[in-house]
Amino acid sequence: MFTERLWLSVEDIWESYLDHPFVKGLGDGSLEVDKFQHWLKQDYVYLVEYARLMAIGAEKSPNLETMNLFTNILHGTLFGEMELHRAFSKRFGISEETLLETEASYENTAYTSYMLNHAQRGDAAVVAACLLTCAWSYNYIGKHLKANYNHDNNPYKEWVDMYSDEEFTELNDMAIKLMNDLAEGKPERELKVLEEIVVTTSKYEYMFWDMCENKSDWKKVIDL
Ligand SMILES: Cc1ncc(C[n+]2csc(CCO)c2C)c(N)n1
Repeated sequence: MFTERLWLSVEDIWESYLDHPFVKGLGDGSLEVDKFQHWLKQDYVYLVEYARLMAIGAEKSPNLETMNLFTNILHGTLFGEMELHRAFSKRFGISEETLLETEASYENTAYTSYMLNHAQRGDAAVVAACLLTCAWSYNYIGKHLKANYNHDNNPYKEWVDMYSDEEFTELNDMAIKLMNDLAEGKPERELKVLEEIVVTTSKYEYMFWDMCENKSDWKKVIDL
């Protein structure tokens, strides 16, 4: 299967997530609240752009089954994942208006623009390649944190629970199926392009963790 080949090219990058201080902090509960709040806000506006990606995928779908997969993941993002953000934000005293007013950091915009640019120019397989790393790598991280840390007194327990749970794993399986279905029968030249997208989005994921660890935003670049 195509995703087995993809795994070999991203494995090292993904392993490095597990050593990232932000990810480890989520696992052992030591992550500073302000860094987590930064993630919540930046990720909320990230997910709005990410949702557009799947809408583009639905529009480019060659058949009804593919359209169903794209829209299921779209629904899961808007009403499952973003619900977690809203619940956490409530707990940390951030209103939904504040979430939505968040100015995307340049790293955030670079990542979403990269995906949307490819998605708009490419076919449904390209869209699937753009969204694969997000769903798959969070499930990978969630399962690792669930298995390797004790979460009894962890304020981020729900984070770990959600990204490792069955419902989320099902969404991830859909994204993997989508990629494999759409890659079937493609010539090597096109598979290479899909692979490059998955490797690049994997690097962007690392950058996103770093961005949250450093609480990077435009204010740090130019504060006017
Ligand atoms: C930067 C960033 N990357 C990946 C995810 C995780 N994620 C995004 S969409 C999706 C599919 C189902 O909602 C998943 C798992 C995130 N939240 N933020």
